[in-house]
Amino acid sequence: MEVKQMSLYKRSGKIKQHSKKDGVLTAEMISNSIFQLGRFGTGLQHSFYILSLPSHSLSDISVLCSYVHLQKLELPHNKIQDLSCVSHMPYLVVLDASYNEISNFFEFQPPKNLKEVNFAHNRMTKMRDLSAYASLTKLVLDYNSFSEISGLEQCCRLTHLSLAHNKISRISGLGGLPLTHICLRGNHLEKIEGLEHLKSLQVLDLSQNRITSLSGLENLHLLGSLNLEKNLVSEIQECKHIHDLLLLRDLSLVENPVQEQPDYKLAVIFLLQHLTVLDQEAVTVEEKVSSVNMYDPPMDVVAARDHITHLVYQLMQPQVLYESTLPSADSPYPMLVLTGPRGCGKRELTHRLCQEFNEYFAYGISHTTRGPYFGEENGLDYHFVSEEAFQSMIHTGKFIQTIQYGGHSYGLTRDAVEDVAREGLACCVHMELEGVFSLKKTYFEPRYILLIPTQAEKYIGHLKARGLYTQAQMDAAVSRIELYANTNRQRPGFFDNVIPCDDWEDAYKTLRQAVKEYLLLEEQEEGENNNRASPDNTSTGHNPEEKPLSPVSMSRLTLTSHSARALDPSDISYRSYFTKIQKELHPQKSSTELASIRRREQLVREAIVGKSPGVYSQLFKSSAQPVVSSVHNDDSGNLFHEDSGSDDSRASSALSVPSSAGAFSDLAEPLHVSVMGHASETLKDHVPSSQTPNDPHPGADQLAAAVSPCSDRRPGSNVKPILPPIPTGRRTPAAPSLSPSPSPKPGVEEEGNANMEG
Ligand SMILES: Nc1ncnc2c1ncn2[C@@H]1O[C@H](COP(=O)(O)OP(=O)(O)OP(=O)(O)O)[C@@H](O)[C@H]1O
Repeated sequence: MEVKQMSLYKRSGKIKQHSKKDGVLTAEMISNSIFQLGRFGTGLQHSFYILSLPSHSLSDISVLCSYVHLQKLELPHNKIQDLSCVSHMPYLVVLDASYNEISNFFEFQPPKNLKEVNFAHNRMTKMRDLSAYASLTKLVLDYNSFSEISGLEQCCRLTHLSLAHNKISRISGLGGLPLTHICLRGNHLEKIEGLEHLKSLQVLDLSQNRITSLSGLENLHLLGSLNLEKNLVSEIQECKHIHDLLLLRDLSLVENPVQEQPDYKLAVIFLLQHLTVLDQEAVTVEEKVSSVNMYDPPMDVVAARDHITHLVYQLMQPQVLYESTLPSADSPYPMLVLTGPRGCGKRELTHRLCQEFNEYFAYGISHTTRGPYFGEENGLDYHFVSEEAFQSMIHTGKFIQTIQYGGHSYGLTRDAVEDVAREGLACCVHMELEGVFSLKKTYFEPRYILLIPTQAEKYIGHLKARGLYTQAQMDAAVSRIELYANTNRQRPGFFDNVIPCDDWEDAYKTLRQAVKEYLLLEEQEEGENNNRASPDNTSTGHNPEEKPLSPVSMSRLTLTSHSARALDPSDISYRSYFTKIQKELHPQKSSTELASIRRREQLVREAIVGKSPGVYSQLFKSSAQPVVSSVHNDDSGNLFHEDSGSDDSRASSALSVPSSAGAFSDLAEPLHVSVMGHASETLKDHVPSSQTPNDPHPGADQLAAAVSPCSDRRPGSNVKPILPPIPTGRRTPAAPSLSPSPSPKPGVEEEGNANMEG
């Protein structure tokens, strides 16, 4: 068929020369350009259906009046002015008369089945009523001189309309046509109007106009492609008008002033997240993610940025030694975080908890840029600072985490934690969810307790009763309940405990119970009761009155998820706890697992006694050290000595006396063995610095003697007690949690200092 068509064009080329003389179409020319023979009438008559005569300089085609059976007539690139012959073609379906000199619009009797008409590049100026052309589906009128769209209202099958490069200044007369494609490129349009009812529109080309706003496109829910190249759109916000067009995949704003806006591309991609092509370029996955991270970052991303900021600023400061630094990777500084939506009672419960458990906790005082409420005191509830001061603190690396909430900044400083750690206490703070996300990025490993309102009415009642909040603030707070609930639902284990807080008294009871469990106070009490009940209450070697105080107890806060190494193994609670945690961590070991563990333990033991350097010793080896004598327990509790003069023994001393803070410590070190993530074993009791030479701990003297300023260690391997002991008479128990003690700045080397923080 194609071959035939080409040969016809070739043949018509010859005729072209002939017709050029007068532009009159002849039967001979037609016979060379007509094809597709078909039958009609009774089926015995034959006729050609297609006549194609492009570029013949034809001006007179009146001979076509007798070709009544034509169905497709192609006459582009001629000089035709009169198309009245079409009136004699009742079966015509496709008419292409583009690139001619026609000035009359549809000046012929309407062929009943006329579907496609192309009058592009003619001299038409005025559209007229086309209601008689009911079959029209495609109408191309580009490059004419129409100034108004009219006469199409009854073309109920029209799906494609192109009026590019005319003089149209207003879109009108399209009513509820079933148009799927409209091209109005290169007109004089200043706004988008008259398209509201075109519910089927899929492709819209409004390029090269003077459009400034995308308003008017809101209802075009099937729109998939929108070309607005070379217009005057200058605001990114205009994209909001097409934000709900979920099928919109392809948008072009090329050569609009809006492209000059900073972050234009990411902003548009963010507003129109379904786009796959923007400005004729494919939208990449990276761009989509970047746009979301830029304009609506998930809490994880915000937290990561917050963390990076503080970490970097902190690294830019002189590095100092902190009280709260990890003594070892497995026994982090104990912290308790109460979280929940504003006004849910977490602040009150935090204070109350710190007062009741003042031997364990103190309140970590955050900084805020909001002004104090009535009754709040600077340095008790918050450190109230100006925005400039807050920013300057950020830049000097003071914060561990910060958040923006309700137009104000909040942040927990390292000093706030240090102030508490210096007291030998665990730090208890309250914060919004974003703060939790951020804190989770740090090496701190607090316990997180979610206080969640379950009865909105009651919660709103609490908020109202405070008399502090506007309706908008209350609405915002209420809407965040869902955020907390979702986080809890979607991230199992994110919170260590969830406590309904509709009734603060009940909530406190539950909280108190949970905290007691964390502190193992229940078990301790049980143990004490057992001791009291036992005829020989010295069986544990402990007088209940002399139960280990905060440094030990506090470390338990972290122990349900960490090693029990900092506990006193002679303590009854330690034993029960250790058994419990072992069960939790290793519910049922297969014989293969057990054999593997035994093998690894054996290797470590050998490494310790210097028999085999082994891989494990390499793990902990650092620079060459002076000979250090060290004392260890073996796993049956017996002490043994070793020299660290050789590589092997250095390695084992690194295992056994890993005092990274040895130079600053007068503490005897507990001895640990940590094997490839296997639950560590505490081989020796820790000995607090306050311990007297008369202390009953076996081998304490030797240990103290053994601990030299050796730095043969791995980072974070300090195995001193988690916190320095509480100095006696440190403060009055009445309001211990609220008063930060004036204490030396971190970095000052003092009793029981911990590791260097990087
Ligand atoms: N460092 C911090 N990081 C994250 N959130 C914090 C921090 N400090 C305080 N917040 C939280 O910011 C929110 C606003 O605190 P603010 O004291 O201004 O409000 P409040 O109305 O008194 O609420 P609340 O009684 O819950 O503290 C509270 O939920 C509070 O817990």
